[in-house]
Amino acid sequence: MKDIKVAILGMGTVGGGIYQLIEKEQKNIEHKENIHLEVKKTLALNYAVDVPDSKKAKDIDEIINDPEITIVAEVMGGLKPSKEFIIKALEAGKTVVSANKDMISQNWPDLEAAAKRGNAGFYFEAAVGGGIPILRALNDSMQANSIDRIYGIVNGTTNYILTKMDDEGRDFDDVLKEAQELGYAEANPTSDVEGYDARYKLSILASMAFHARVPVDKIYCEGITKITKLDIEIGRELGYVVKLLAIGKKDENGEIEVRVHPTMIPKDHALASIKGSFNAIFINGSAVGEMMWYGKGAGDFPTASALVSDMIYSVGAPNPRYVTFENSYDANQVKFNDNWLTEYFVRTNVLDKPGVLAKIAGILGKHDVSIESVIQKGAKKGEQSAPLILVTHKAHEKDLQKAIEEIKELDAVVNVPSCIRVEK
Ligand SMILES: NC(=O)C1=CN([C@@H]2O[C@H](COP(=O)(O)OP(=O)(O)OC[C@H]3O[C@@H](n4cnc5c(N)ncnc54)[C@H](OP(=O)(O)O)[C@@H]3O)[C@@H](O)[C@H]2O)C=CC1
Ligand SMILES: N[C@@H](CC=O)C(=O)O
Repeated sequence: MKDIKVAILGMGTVGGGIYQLIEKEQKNIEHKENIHLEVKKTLALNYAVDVPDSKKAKDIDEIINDPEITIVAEVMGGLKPSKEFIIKALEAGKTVVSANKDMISQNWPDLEAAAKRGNAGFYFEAAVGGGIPILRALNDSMQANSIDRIYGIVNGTTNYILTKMDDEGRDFDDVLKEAQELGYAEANPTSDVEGYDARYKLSILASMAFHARVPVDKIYCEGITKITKLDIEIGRELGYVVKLLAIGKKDENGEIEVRVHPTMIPKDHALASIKGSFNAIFINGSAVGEMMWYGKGAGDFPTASALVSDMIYSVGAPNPRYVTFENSYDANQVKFNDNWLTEYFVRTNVLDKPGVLAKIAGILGKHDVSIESVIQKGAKKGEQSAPLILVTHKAHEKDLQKAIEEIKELDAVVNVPSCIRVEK
């Protein structure tokens, strides 16, 4: 039996989950894996679960300088001091497992270099899709494929909010509070609702899937804060469901398109039925075709499941494994496409004046955007303007944005509250 001593940095939702999961599954892990995992030390400001004082380290050095501790789980979140702690642990030759997508996606080269210096393993399955083993699948089961498409629901908080707004007609703020109480949201939930969390995850996922570093700042990002119950209702009337999607595409010339934004998808699309805090990742591989992974993307035990599994994997791995783009054939010459082609759902509020639709259609036409369908709603009592919704055929992003700027200038147009991309 291999006796493995572990330290946990951060004892909030996920740290508490790791601590309890190791206790709960210890016998099972011993039986199946011949490994005895023991949490020897923890480092935290506040503790979500009870931990004896003997297991509380006074500082990071107590952990780094303990030769018995061979695995460090970083689940503090944020950039500081997590990066510094991870680098110290890697340089000391300790395996690091982490769920910190913010820090990993923004610091790949430094982490890779530290792992190399310490000849240490660095694993982060929990950083994308919570408990879903998507990174392992990409690394260990899909090597024979070139991947050209990724569609993911990778943020549990926003999927929970959109689901509750759609199914129960509830308000955004009210559901966000609930997602925070359930431990799904980040310490600062702006990261969830503005799409940053999904962007960090897409950076990791697309980098691994496309074998090329996809920096966070190359990813277009828009969150769900502008999505209203009206968009969801009208979307439903048109046969669509609104989801926050992380989308990655790579074309035959190696050009990469990466974006995170609210997206209307047909209600019979495989991702439309993903509800609550569940995540799903859909990938197209050249050999295997379309595949989808589905599971809990957030919460204490689902996330701990991935972290503890990384610990076990590292113990059995023949060599320490860490992320590297050394073998990525196109890592330094990637071209990013920010003028993608897609359909759009555009909601405007217009005054009841003759010819307004013709003027809007004229502007769209001038920018090569053609209309697929139009819905006009009656004005609400006491209001002068009424919603006019247009669904376009496929158009280029930049053309559409230029057209919207011009449409906003029309006298009869009060505002354009929503422009939601449509993927079929
Ligand atoms: N929650 C989830 O479902 C998921 C989370 N993650 C990631 O896992 C990580 C942890 O998330 P989560 O558990 O939800 O976050 P929490 O905020 O619940 O827990 C973070 C813990 O780290 C502690 N901490 C922060 N800074 C320090 C420090 N300098 N020294 C010691 N302790 C510190 C916090 O203490 P204090 O409370 O005092 O701030 C807290 O106990 C994040 O990177 C997150 O993005 C990934 C997937 C899912
Ligand atoms: N806040 C995140 C937690 C997991 O990464 C989410 O809601 O998905």
